[in-house]
Amino acid sequence: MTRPSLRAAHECDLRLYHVTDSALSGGIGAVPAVVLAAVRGGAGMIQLRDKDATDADLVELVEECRRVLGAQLGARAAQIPLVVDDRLAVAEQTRCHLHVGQDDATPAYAREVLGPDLMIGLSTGTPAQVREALAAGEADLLGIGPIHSTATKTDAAAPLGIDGLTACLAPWHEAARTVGSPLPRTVAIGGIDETAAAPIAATGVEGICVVSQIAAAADPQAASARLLAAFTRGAGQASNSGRGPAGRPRIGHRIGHGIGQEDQA
Ligand SMILES: Cc1ncc(COP(=O)(O)OP(=O)(O)O)c(N)n1
Ligand SMILES: Cc1ncsc1CCOP(=O)(O)O
Ligand SMILES: [Mg+2]
Repeated sequence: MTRPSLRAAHECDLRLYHVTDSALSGGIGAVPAVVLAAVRGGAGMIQLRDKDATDADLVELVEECRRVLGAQLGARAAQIPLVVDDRLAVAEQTRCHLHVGQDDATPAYAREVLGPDLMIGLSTGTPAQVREALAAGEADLLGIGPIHSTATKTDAAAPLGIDGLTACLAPWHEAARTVGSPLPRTVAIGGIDETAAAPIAATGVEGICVVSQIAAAADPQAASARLLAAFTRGAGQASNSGRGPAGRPRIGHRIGHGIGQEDQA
């Protein structure tokens, strides 16, 4: 039986995933408005990332984002998962989804704390890390990157480029062909702008994760809409054969490889 969090991940539209940056957006107080603009522009998932904020600040930010999205979008707000970066305690307190890196709390430990309902994302940057994440089976989403160079994350590894992204996706594509159960979703991150979005989509990755091109944009809604359009164009070219990113037929999901009909009962 599929874990509820993995089922939830397969319900998400993560073609465009915005990760916030308080400094680039003019302070933590400005973040909820940027989040709303990103969602209005088409972002289907939001991660709250602020290395300088206290846990209490982040709890307040989660609550304020929920309040603003709920007030402005009504029932649609429930379709936009909020994820917190790094802070397991904040995720636990607010019942928010969590993203962890290779040096953060392990997905297995986070799962123990958060239970089966909340999504856990995991950063990967090598084919071996993707393979390991697939074998461990705790992550619902894999962030792959950095794809291109970025000023946003000062301790980022060397960029993978499109070839490196393709290599990281190979174990996932192989598992999609051979494993019967649903896999974690995949998104690319790092240095992604409008020009980069389409070639990234053509690799079959299911979404792009974008910080600065939205957080620092004069019009974050318009920037989000352009990024989503560019990614969707590239993904359309990749699947002109009528097959999904995993190279097999799409099965009734909004985007990407999905949970089989037999699994939905
Ligand atoms: C979706 C997604 N992918 C990767 C990251 C990077 O996480 P991490 O490697 O832990 O680095 P920090 O973001 O914590 O600096 C991410 N946040 N989101
Ligand atoms: C958090 C993170 N993880 C890998 S690269 C990165 C930063 C991406 O930021 P930007 O979209 O501004 O390049
Ligand atoms: Mg981290």
